[in-house]
Amino acid sequence: MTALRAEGLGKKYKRRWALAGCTLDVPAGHVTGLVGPNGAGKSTLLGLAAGMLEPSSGTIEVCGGVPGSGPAQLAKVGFVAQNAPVYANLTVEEHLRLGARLNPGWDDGLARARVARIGLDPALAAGKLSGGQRAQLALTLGIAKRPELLLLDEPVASLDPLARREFLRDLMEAVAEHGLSVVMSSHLVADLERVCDHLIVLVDSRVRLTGDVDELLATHRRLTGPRRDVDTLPGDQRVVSARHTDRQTTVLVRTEAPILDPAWDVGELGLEDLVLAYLADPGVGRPDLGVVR
Ligand SMILES: Nc1ncnc2c1ncn2[C@@H]1O[C@H](COP(=O)(O)OP(=O)(O)OP(=O)(O)O)[C@@H](O)[C@H]1O
Repeated sequence: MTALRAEGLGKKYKRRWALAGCTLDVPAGHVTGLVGPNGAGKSTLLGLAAGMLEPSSGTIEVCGGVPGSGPAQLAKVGFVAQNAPVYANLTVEEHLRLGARLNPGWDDGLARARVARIGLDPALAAGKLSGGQRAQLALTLGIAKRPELLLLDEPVASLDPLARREFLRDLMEAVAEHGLSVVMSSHLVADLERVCDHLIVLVDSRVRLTGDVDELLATHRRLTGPRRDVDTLPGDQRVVSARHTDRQTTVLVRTEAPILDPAWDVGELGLEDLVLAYLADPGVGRPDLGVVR
């Protein structure tokens, strides 16, 4: 099952492509992390998936439908934008009532339990909440909507560490109990490492890497050994990044095959190292790596 499928998807603002040639399959029932530097196109991809933006090229399908194509599609998709949008003049309670009125699958018990646990005063206007509390309210509305796919644009950036951990736990519970699919952008790779089993790395408006996290970790290796030219590596070892000192070379490769050369000291990678390697070397001019179809 696919939660989101994009084929050659692009979005152009005037003459600049904010997202280009984006081909993706995001599996349903999983948490997918969306990472990339500022301006890479993460919010643009989420906006296209939510139906807030129109593609300039290619196609996108979300939960089997065209984003923004009607009430049934809107009910399937929850979107919490980067600035945690809430109505400043409405109270927390009024937000919950509005959520119940607008969303056919609304889970009032969940919304109220969450608001109580976070300690939000239902009588307080959203405009009087702190930034983190506003984000908590917006996230509560997103989860209580009970969408098939929840799109979250940097949801935890303004939350304190405990609130962050609790929110991520709520999210994983919803995934396990209700089969929710999540696509979540974040700069906090350590958080993504805890909750994501699928990954998209966007760099310079393009998909640089995507796939199942376990599979990506299993096929990337850090090789350290005597200095050598990386062009001499076997053809099945794709070089992601390379560093040299006078006597030593450290190279990060993607390969399905075991590393047989005894000159290399072979190390495994964590998700953070993997992401940073792809971010540090944008691979300009190279074909996208790891696009899993
Ligand atoms: N409404 C707009 N008009 C013109 N250009 C835009 C608009 N929205 C985004 N862009 C441009 O598109 C590119 C991608 O922006 P986007 O917001 O998708 O990046 P991002 O990866 O979410 O960044 P960040 O991590 O800073 O939130 C940027 O160069 C940005 O300047």
